[in-house]
Amino acid sequence: MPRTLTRRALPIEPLSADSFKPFGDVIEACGNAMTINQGRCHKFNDLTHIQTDAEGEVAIHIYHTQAIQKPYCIDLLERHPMGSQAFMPLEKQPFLIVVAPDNNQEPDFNNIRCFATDGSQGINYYPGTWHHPLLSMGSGISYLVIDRKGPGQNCDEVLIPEHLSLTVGAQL
Ligand SMILES: NC(=O)N[C@@H](O)C(=O)O
Ligand code: NI
Repeated sequence: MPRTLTRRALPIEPLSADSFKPFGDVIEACGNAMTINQGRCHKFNDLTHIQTDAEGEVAIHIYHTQAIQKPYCIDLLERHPMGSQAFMPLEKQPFLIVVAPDNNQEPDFNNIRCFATDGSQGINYYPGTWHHPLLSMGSGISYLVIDRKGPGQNCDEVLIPEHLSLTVGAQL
């Protein structure tokens, strides 16, 4: 009789700058703003840093994504060792962010975390942060994406061992 796999549901935490600090920056219009343009604009200044290695350049894209079907199976994680990767929603729709600390050059499978945002926040992964590719909810989301382009292998993918694989979003 084949053993049925029971995937653990990842608990979902609200995204905050403090909670996400080990993995990257949260991009959001909060806190003190500078008033510019003769008072017509509030500038939320210098929210994160786009990082790339010496061979790379910064690239800007727009992604149109489809929503995931919940509960979504989390079977792999990836990282970009040569540069940061930022996602800023172009509309206020919820999405999930799944990350993990590093454990000897692979994800720490026992400490995978899931954060949720209503779409008023974006994120910028530090170079090398283990993360799952975009997990859009709502009716699908377009994002402004800022990351690194250039030579070399800048995407390491690792499959999560089956017995540690997870789901997200069932409780939402
Ligand atoms: N492949 C790509 O540009 N996106 C992924 O890296 C991701 O993190 O969603
Ligand atoms: Ni990525």
